[in-house]
Amino acid sequence: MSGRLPGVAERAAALDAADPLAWCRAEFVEGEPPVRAYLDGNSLGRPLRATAARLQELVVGAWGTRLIRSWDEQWMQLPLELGDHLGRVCLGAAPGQVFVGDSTTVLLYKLLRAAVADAMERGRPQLVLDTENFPTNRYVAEGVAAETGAELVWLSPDPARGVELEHLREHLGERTGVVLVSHVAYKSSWRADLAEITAAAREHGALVLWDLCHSAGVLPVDLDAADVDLAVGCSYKFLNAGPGGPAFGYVATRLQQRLSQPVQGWMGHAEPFVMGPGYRPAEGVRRFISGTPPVLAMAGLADTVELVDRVGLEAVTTKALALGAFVVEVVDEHLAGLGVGVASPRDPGRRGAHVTLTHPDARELCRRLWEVDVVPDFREPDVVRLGLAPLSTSYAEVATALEEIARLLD
Ligand SMILES: Cc1ncc(COP(=O)(O)O)c(C=O)c1O
Ligand SMILES: Nc1c(O)cccc1C(=O)C[C@H](N)C(=O)O
Repeated sequence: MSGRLPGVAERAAALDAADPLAWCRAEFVEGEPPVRAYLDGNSLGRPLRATAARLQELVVGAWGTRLIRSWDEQWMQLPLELGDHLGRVCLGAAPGQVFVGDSTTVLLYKLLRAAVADAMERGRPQLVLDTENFPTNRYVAEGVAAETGAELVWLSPDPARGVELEHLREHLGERTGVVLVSHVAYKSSWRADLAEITAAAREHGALVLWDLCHSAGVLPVDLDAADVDLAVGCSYKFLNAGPGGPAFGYVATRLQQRLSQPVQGWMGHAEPFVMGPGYRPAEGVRRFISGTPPVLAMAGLADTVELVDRVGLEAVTTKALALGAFVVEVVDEHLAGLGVGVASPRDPGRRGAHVTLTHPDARELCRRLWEVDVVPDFREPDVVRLGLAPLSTSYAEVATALEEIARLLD
């Protein structure tokens, strides 16, 4: 069985044999032909087989048969019911605080705009964010600042890490209104300290908006326990909703009356079917919904939440970190001599579910890996990201990818 890297395939086989989540892999659609190694579940998760069945049922049943009646029968409640389930299983959120809809970019805008408006009224015009944050977050913040007159305060973290409490503290003050942080940094995989950063911002009278795109469904988040204010995240990564799957938002109950979101649509109105003059927000978290929710695009999310509910988030996290440890170990042992570096935290408590490797020829390396059906992703300037989705990624797949990296660099 041995390949180019002595003992690595054997180690992977032993780890797969002992993996309590190994059976989950068969729950996913197998490609035709099957992909050799898919390590980009942190960008686009694989589809669950259950989702094809759910979509079929939806098209024939709720849509094809019940037609418009399905809005009354189930779809009006779907963004909130699915939000509650997602909240309980993956986000540590009590019911009534999570909703599903829009894209992450749009939800970031809606919640950031609401938080900044609130902060400005309290004489706190500063919006703190970091230069390593995902581009859409930085661009949305620039737009919100231009619209509201808020002042952007930029943190420049170590790119191999991310937002750190002590560094952030230096930028918090009596003018700080809102802090925008990604829980797991999309490039380095740095995992920010959600509870401590939330508490530090609160001490300074600021609200925090967390981006959970790279942690939802794979790492513990515990929003209520950390007394988080606001969060958004996407469903097409570890939550397998598929391309264009909707985002989710979290607004703590205590803030729901106080904040006003800027995209005042009929679906967030207190009485959408009265269709009367003037906007009156619904009670509770429904007021953060704007237009018609994307019912079909929620199918994959519903299936993944059910699967995570069955296996427990803790098991998913344990495997994510074990897959990461396996990558780090093999790279240190076999690939460091070929110029490959580990640019993610080595401490699993500080790392997300992807491991970032660096190499001066990362772009070409990635291109050639895709040619041999090994699929990680490339990020500028010299980064190869290995996304480890515990429900669908096997250790054998990781070993294959690392063997191919060694072969191509040799
Ligand atoms: C951290 C982070 N935030 C936001 C986004 C943007 O989400 P969307 O394209 O779904 O609006 C992404 C991924 O695309 C992301 O990784
Ligand atoms: N959202 C994406 C898309 O629509 C096309 C290609 C990639 C993506 C991504 O998810 C990028 C991703 N958020 C990242 O972490 O780089």
